[in-house]
Amino acid sequence: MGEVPAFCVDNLQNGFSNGFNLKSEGCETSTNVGDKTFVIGGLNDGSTSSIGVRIYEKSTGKWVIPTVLGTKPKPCKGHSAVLLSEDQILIITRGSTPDDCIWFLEVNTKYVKEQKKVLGTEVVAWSKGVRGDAEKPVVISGPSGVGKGTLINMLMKEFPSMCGFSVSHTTRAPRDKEKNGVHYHFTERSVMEKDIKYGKFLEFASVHGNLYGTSIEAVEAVADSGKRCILDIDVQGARSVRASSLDAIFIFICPPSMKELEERLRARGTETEEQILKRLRNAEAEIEQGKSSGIFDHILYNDNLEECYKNLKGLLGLDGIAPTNYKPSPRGIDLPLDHSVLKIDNKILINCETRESGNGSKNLIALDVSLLKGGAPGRTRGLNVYAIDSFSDGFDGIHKLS
Ligand SMILES: Nc1nc2c(ncn2[C@@H]2O[C@H](COP(=O)(O)OP(=O)(O)O)[C@@H](O)[C@H]2O)c(=O)[nH]1
Ligand SMILES: Nc1ncnc2c1ncn2[C@@H]1O[C@H](COP(=O)(O)OP(=O)(O)O)[C@@H](O)[C@H]1O
Repeated sequence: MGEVPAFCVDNLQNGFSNGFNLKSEGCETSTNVGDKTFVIGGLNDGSTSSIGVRIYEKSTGKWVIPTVLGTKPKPCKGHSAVLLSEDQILIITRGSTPDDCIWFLEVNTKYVKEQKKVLGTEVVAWSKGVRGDAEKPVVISGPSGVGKGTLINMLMKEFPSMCGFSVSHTTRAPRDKEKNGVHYHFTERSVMEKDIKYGKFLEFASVHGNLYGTSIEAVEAVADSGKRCILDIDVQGARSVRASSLDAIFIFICPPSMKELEERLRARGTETEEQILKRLRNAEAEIEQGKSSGIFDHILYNDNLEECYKNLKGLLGLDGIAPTNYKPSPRGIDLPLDHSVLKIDNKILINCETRESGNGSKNLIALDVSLLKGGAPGRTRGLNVYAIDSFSDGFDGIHKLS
């Protein structure tokens, strides 16, 4: 239970308004969802690392401090809160960068409900809004020694500005040439287990006797750099990602034969005899599942490396693309400090009172939230942003910005 300033309790008990609250610096918004009021924000004195969230339960008159999951927005100079549905609240932060100003606070989504059960506490989860539809992440699985790492390295080398590797966590020891933070985050089992418990992982699995997992942060770091995220994970992990909110393409890499797989593993020379035998035993089950589980959208045979790489590029729409011609499309708009917010059906209209609009004309920004995808613990994608040019008597024109 949390302590709250008395003025807030008074406001809430008097039926404080729902959503559309643009507050000045240091203030809070309150949004009613069913029996609860979500109070978001707080004093912006630089003492907290994110925007605070508290819940007022009207039936009991009690305050609850929820467990807050997901990557959280940085403290900002105030924000607007709009109730989108009974599941989530849209937050527009003020004075943030264009790509960091739209967030979703999930209060009752499937993920939040699951986490409430796991943690036994009240839970909310942040998800950052991402404009448009970024290229889908790519999950690559296959038995040890099949060539996943080799193929992924080739992609990274040819398309460094388009593809980013999701650096997993593992409890296995680093190999000779592996670097912490580049190939894996090499982690103590106790630390990793604690982080798993606190919802920091999108998926995790025990593979060949070690723990491996993809942190939400690893995937989001790639998304933040504007690149397509490539995940090298085992079949169990792929199954978990399939069931998660991450909308990805799933590719399974098969060896031409078990004999060839064994030769590659031995030739790589990175494992002990005992580890090689364990990996070969597991390979049979992995190949069986890879082919029959229905998890994978595509199966590629890695017999001839160049041919397999060409096929992989084909699946990702990269065949024939000259890497040097690629430039991420510039996108984004700067939300001015002063704005007000209105929700009409699936559109959020932001009225920007810019200094230049002193002549009676105004600038409107419209967010179309009808095609949202994904969500916590990852990003919320499919957000469309439009500018509606200076209008006084009517709308002059709409320009899609993303
Ligand atoms: N579920 C899951 N599997 C992973 C992750 N990272 C790596 N793996 C898988 O763990 C297995 C062992 O990886 P590694 O020890 O690097 O050996 P390698 O497969 O021989 O390169 C491989 O099947 C990887 O795809 C992860 O984050 N999650
Ligand atoms: N098509 C191929 N033909 C022959 N050797 C290959 C082929 N693909 C990969 N290799 C080699 O097989 C070994 C295992 O490849 P690697 O990429 O480490 O596999 P994984 O990441 O799936 O464990 C490496 O030594 C690599 O150079």
